[in-house]
Amino acid sequence: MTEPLLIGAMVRTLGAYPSGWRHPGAHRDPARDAEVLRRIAAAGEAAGLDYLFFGDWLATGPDLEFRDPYLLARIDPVSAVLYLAGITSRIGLIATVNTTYADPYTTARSLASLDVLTGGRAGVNLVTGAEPRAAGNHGRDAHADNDTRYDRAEEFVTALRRLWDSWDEDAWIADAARGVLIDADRLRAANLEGAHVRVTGPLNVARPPQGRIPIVHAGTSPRSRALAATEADLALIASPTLADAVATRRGLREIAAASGRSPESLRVIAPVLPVVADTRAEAHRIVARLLALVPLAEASQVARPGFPPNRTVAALADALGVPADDPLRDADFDAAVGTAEALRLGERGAALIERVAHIAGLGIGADAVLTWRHLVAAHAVPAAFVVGDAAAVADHFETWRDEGAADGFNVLSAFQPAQFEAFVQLAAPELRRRGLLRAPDDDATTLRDRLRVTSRVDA
Ligand SMILES: Cc1cc2nc3c(=O)[nH]c(=O)nc-3n(C[C@H](O)[C@H](O)[C@H](O)COP(=O)(O)O)c2cc1C
Repeated sequence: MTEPLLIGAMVRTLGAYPSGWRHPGAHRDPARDAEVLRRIAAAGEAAGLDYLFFGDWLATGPDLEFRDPYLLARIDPVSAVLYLAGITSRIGLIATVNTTYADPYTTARSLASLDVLTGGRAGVNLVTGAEPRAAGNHGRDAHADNDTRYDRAEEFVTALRRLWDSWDEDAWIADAARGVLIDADRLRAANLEGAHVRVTGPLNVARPPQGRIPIVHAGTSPRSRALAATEADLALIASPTLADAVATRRGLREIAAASGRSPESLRVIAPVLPVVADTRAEAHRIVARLLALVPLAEASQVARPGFPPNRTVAALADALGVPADDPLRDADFDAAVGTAEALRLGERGAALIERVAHIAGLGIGADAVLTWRHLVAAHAVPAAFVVGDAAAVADHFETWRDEGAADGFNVLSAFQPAQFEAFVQLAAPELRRRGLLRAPDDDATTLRDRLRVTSRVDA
């Protein structure tokens, strides 16, 4: 039998689709994040998911309200995983740390602490950050360029490994009779003198149960891929299509092999945004509603700071190359898209209409009527929706696995907690039935056991 996939939840309490928080019943108050974090953790653990993953973003601003509302205000990832450490017992806990701004000693220490506290369930996602405003929040004049960020990230990884290796496994003797607590010969300094990172060590936390805590990396540039392929246990990719994911995974594995490492030791994780319901029609209705809830350029929105300019029918027409004098540009958002108008949207318009039919069941002349609102929203806010019943969602996972596109998935939820709970209640049993998800009582105890990769051996 083939091995199960690695399946984790990418937790965004305000929902991963920008209008998700507006859905009836959705969590929308970050001051009450504790409650929804507990529900997500309980559901994920009961379903046997491999990990809960928390991203990070080191700045905020009104523009995020429309693009990525979940980034506006949230619990920082290390606090989130520490909070959940005490109320979970099996699931892995992965926190994102930004290597451009974080201090390696503090990071090694807090992650080792998490690993000790959880009996080996800690993981760290290292990112270099793409948000220029982070600089101003950390006393810098500007966000460093890509090369500088990755130079520092590489040294950061070395620092973490050396610090986690400070204590040999048998350094702690605790011989009460002889009065010898440690074997000082088995405690070593880190002594890293890099261009960006300097740290002496040793680390003042006992050796983490996993030894070297699993490293995740998420990025897209060539330097990012090199870092993921040579240093990470898990590489998070952002591929929108199966073909792109296959090529990206192959490329990462080639770099891994060229660096002298077994490609099998690198797990490639793709994102997925499942909308699963008992029936395909019900799942379609959820997506149609999410599209209808995307704020468009109406009087109540346009005057607001950070409102995106692409949320008009005219902007959609421009993007699709419709002539400037075509009257369809003045269509009301809630008017149905007509057959003649659809033809004037050209090939790319046809592809967009087909996509909306696929994810939301809406069509021209169909029972569920396609309006300009749906089209503008689907164009302005694209998402990796996989929509349908449990079998349809499991088919997606299985196809991507069989085609060599991914070793696992980060499951995003359009809104919380209902969409994540729908995933674990409906899709997880089907995934397990097909051998794609582990049994909840699987005997893997550490995150590294779940990843089925051994630790990287180097200095
Ligand atoms: C799946 C995925 C998840 C990411 N999560 C985060 C995150 O939580 N925080 C962050 O600052 N950047 C995150 N990034 C962004 C990367 O850190 C990176 O800065 C961005 O993709 C630009 O690519 P580059 O760093 O390779 O230039 C993520 C990227 C991907 C592909």
